[in-house]
Amino acid sequence: MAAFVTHEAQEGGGARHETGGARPEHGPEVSGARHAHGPETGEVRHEHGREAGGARRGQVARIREAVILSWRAGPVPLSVTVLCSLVSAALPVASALWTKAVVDTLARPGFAFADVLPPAAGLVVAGMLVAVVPRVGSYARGISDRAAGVLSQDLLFASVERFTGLRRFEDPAFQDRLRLAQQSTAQTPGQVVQGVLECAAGGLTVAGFLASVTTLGPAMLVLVAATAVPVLVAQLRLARHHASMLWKVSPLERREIFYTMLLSGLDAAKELRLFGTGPVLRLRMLAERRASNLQRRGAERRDLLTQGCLSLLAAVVSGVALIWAVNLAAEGAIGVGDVLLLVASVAGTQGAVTRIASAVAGTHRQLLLFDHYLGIIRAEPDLPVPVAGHRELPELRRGIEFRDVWFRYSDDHPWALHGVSVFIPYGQAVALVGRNGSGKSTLVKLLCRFYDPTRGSISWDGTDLRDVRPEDLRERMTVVFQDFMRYEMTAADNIGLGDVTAMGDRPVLESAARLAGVHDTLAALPRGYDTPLTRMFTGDGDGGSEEDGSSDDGVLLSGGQWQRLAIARALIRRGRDLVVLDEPSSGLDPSAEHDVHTRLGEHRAGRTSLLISHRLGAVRSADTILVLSGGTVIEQGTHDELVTGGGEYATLFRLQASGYTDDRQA
Ligand SMILES: Nc1ncnc2c1ncn2[C@@H]1O[C@H](COP(=O)(O)OP(=O)(O)OP(=O)(O)O)[C@@H](O)[C@H]1O
Repeated sequence: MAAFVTHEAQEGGGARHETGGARPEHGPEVSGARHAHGPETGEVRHEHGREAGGARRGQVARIREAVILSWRAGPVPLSVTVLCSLVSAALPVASALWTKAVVDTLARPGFAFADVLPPAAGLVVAGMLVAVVPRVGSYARGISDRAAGVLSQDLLFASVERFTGLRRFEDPAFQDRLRLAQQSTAQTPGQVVQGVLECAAGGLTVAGFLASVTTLGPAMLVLVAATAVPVLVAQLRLARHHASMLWKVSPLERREIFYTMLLSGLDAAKELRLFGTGPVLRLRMLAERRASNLQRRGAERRDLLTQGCLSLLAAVVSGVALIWAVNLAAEGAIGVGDVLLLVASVAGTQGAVTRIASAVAGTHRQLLLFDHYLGIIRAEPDLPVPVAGHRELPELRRGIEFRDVWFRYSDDHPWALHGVSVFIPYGQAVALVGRNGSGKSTLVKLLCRFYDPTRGSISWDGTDLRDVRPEDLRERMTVVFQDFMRYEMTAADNIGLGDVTAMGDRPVLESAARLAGVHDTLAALPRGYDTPLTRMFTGDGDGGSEEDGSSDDGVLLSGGQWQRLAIARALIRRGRDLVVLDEPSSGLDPSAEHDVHTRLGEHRAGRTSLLISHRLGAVRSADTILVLSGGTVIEQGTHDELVTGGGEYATLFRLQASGYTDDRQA
């Protein structure tokens, strides 16, 4: 019996609520380390030493949220899961009682077959239910878990979309939290529900067995109950240590993933091979892995010790109970059926208590994970919302004004913009030039309201950008970013993503592609605009077949072709008030660059536009050229004025022009 009980205890204790390779993570509050997000990020502040009562209330509230989420995702499968769990919990007690009844009847002298039949039939039915109910329950649970996973993932990413600025995405603590929240969507609601069910089912089993044991005297009750308390306490302590360890390994794993991606991805493949940096990065990757392994080993050692002691304790108690019961039977105080019932009750109770403890610990861990999920779902918007409600953004008629704008990316960073005051008049082309790091792209990001100025203001026809919804502002503009995206999708998708309303409108897509000078390239691809611009999804059955003559193989474009595609994506957003082009031609050959600038010039004619370029030839036709240096506008005027002025612009222009002058002619 001892072996049986130990096995039960190990099984229960081993059920750590982890699925496959997925590692449940935890929230910051158990780490002991203070994990506070500043008011800027609007995150919930978690501090060490929260009051136990408040924490418990928080746990209950989170359990309720997880259960409600599962219920909303699929009430029927959840109901079936609950029913099956409760029936499964009652079956061991019923089986033990029927076994005792059968044995007692058999031990009675002169028993009749009809006497044994009812408990024997009960045992048969219980056996049949044991064979079927857990399987049905597990099938229903799978459906319920997946539905809850889909719903919580949808809610999570809908919340992420609410963060209209960039600051959160640059915050490593937020990235950690988001990663843990994503893990949570895959498993937490289902596992919390399962944990609650296991506790309820375990409680039912324990109550049933204890009720059965009561008939044999109170001593056994005390003995069995006494083993339950340390089991529960130890499991909870283990859960806290485990959670703390996972929080510590989180940044290590993030760095390991980074190195893995560098070593296995295409982006870095050329440099790694040419510079021979693979071994160095591999060593760094392994160092991160070893560091996280060390943390895990410590936790596992603690696990081993605690679980080992618990199993030993369970075995000792079982042994004592068995000897005690056999002794009573030898004295004739109890029958054979009673001994069997006692043995089953001790084993069943210990198994159930261990399962409850494990479920409590697992649920506790999952709730800490769920905390990250809730933290993101409930986080305040990252850009302040006007208290008196947002204002409508009028069509641009006068212009955009930067008034004494100061900006730094965080309190720890130096100022990127120092008191910039500029006016971009309606209908005019303004160019922004300056050396690397002078703040040009930062100015564009503020114009898109990815951040708000630290000091000063930006206004659109007199309306402060902070008073309008970022989405309204962005609807009125189009941008080619310096670090544009290369979507590993079809060519059509790559353009259509600029304006989802035009995604299925092929003539509109083609006209944008023509404007960007990339139509001929795309039309010549194996499947025209429907060609995937990636090899990532090759062979997933989604990209054509040999029968229809098309190939699954995607096509890779050149850097300049990607850049034209990004321009097409921006230009498909027709009729916008403001066009921003941040280095739109940096990857183009001279003739393509000339071609693109001519087309863009035609497109910008009569519109308000902001053009950033290091190629000063491309900006000379602008109505106004602003020269930025160290985050400040140091010069402004037309090309001729600035060249005549002999300042920074004139220096840069002459430097560039000298590269095109044939010295032999001089
Ligand atoms: N996300 C960021 N977080 C912190 N600092 C940043 C960030 N982006 C830019 N910076 C810093 O802000 C300053 C201005 O950068 P910005 O990208 O605006 O320059 P730029 O004029 O566009 O340069 P380039 O010509 O090289 O594109 C730089 O010192 C840069 O290091």
